[in-house]
Amino acid sequence: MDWAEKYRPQHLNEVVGNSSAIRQMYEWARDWSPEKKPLILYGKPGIGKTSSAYALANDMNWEVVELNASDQRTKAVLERIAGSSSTTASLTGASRKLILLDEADNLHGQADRGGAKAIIDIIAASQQPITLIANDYHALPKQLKAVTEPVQFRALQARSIVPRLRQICAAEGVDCDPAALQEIANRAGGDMRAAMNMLYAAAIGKDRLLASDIRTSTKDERSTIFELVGAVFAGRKDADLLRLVMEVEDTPDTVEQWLEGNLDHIPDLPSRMRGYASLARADEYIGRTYQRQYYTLWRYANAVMLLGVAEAAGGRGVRGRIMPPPRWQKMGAAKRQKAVRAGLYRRLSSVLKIPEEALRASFFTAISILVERDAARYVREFGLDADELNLFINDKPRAARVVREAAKEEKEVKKTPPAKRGGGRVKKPAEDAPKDDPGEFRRGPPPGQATLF
Ligand SMILES: Nc1ncnc2c1ncn2[C@@H]1O[C@H](COP(=O)(O)OP(=O)(O)OP(=O)(O)O)[C@@H](O)[C@H]1O
Repeated sequence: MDWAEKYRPQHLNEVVGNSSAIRQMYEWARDWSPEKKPLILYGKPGIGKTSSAYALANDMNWEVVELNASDQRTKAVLERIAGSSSTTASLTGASRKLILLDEADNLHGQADRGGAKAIIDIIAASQQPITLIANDYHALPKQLKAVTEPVQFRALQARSIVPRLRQICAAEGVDCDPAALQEIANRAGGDMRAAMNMLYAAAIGKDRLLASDIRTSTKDERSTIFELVGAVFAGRKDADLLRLVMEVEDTPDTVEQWLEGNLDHIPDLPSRMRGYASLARADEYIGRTYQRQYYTLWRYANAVMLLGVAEAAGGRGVRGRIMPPPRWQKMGAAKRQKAVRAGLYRRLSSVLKIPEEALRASFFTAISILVERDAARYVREFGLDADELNLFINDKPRAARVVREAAKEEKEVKKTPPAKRGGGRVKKPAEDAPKDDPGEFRRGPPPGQATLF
């Protein structure tokens, strides 16, 4: 196990720095009730957001359920756990479940999509404590900000990092030169994980660590690519740029995409065109590298694009934030669309007892015509969300409206006392669905009972 993992803080009082964030978390948990807004911990990577959430749960004797915001399955799990108000102790004796929702930034740009919107709604109405984690607060959808309480985590000071490194050296029985620890802490740029990884890489298997041993840069990859792009636009020296690119773990084609995605930071068109020209030139080298499998050419690609874009940017720096390549977001959207489609085929296939292949090849158009005619009915029967309905009717605003109205109707039905429902008529299967499992209830009749006609 690497040292960052081995020495992860177990209790809040072991978390280094960020004392006001820690206090805010503790007070939130101490007074927690379902009316409290979920927390959103934000700040750069490696400074203790995830560790603090786990330490808090440990101190409160809460269980942790960690979910990824962009995972397709998250919505269903959230619905089940966040909807249950049970405070009875679970098998482990824990009184509550802390739902930890990582990568909340990934809801960005898709907050209007049915799935993400549903997640935001579930979060707002949760009966269990929820903590979200994000790197960039400003990039979060405003709907999410409206229903959460922000907790800012700041990069750590080198002087707070050194004592932690010293403790680890002592625990591992390595005699560490204070100058070596100071050097690591300075290089880590406020990132404790990076510092611990650097220490691990330099000291593992040794009895003594000297300042001269600190060569390996194992700083977090994500922050290094940001640093590189920032350095290019800030007009840092050529030698610095070429050194930084060697530290980045990304290949030149990825670096090229990052630079391209940020060329808009160059304000005037002629300079921006020069930036594009150097990227095009670098692209030729990258292409030839792969054609000939001659990786020496990568060096030329790096030099041409870094120095070329730096010259075009003229040291004017970036206006606003450094963004990941927009094409990644597009690829992400296509991937999500594919996942929505696959999930829908799977469900329809099980509900209608039609093999997925046959659904794809022959039935989908026919079903679409039926859904198109009576969308609200099939939203209920198939348990469709807005994205799924949109696959049938190809009309996003209408899909969102129909799903919203169906949800409203369902809420009304839930509120009405069972005796009044349907005025004494025989209950439909959907109304018999177990109430403690909203996922099942929402899906309507059990598999096999949904009918197309
Ligand atoms: N403030 C801190 N105090 C003590 N250890 C820390 C601190 N911050 C980070 N670490 C160490 O670094 C590792 C990674 O930290 P953690 O996962 O909490 O970072 P994070 O801020 O959640 O980063 P990410 O956004 O990448 O998930 C932990 O296992 C822990 O060992």
